[in-house]
Amino acid sequence: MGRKFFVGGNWKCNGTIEEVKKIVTTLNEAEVPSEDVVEVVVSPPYVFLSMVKSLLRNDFSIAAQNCWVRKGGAFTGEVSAEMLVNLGIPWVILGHSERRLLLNESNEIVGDKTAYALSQGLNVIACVGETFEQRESGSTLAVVAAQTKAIAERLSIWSNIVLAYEPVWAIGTGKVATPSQAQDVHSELRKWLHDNIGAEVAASTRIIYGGSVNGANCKELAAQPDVDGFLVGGASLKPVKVPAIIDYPAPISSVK
Ligand SMILES: O=C(CO)COP(=O)(O)O
Repeated sequence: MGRKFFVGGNWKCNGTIEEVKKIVTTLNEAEVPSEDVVEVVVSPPYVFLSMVKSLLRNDFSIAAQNCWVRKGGAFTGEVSAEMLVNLGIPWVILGHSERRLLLNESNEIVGDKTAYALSQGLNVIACVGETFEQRESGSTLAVVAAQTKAIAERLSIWSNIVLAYEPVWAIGTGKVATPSQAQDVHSELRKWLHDNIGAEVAASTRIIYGGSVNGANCKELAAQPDVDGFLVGGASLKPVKVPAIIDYPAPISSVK
């Protein structure tokens, strides 16, 4: 099975009603390749999910940025996977490094959240990635493998999960990974999937890159054989620039 190019926009904890409407209007007016060629998913904060759902073009999809680890109930402040399903939100981002590091989400919690969200019918963008110190000490592959393993050992079906490699040192810093740094980790992750899960899952699972992606650096990254798309942070809040990122796969091939 081929891997359709995937472009996600993670708006993080940003935006007002007016700003969100402006972003959606710009995205709605953008000329981009068809959804057969590239899958586009935007991820607004919870409070804007319904509004974005009602305004966004229907060839683009929507992700929440987190959800509760199990069935909802007496968990003040949390939003459950069932609620997202009920709202018609098909995707959720889990394990983003900002949650792992600032909110102490462990590999196990991220694995449990991923398994629960998938069991409720959500699609998951599961994030992994090393810190600068971990890269400097040579433990990048061990870190991303341990993060992936904690997810993998809780799943049996891989068709509804996209893995996002987001090196922490590249997020919001302007220090994008070089194409070869990204390709090295993506190909190791694919090899890990091959050796630990199976050849078919390794060949069909999309591994996307996140960390200071913009219209100028996306082409070289996307040309890497194991880079199947992006999770874009800051640049996704400037949607005039987004079509350049979404547009990338069109001239080459849509499916790897
Ligand atoms: O964290 C990211 C996407 O989830 C990347 O953020 P930036 O694109 O702002 O570096």
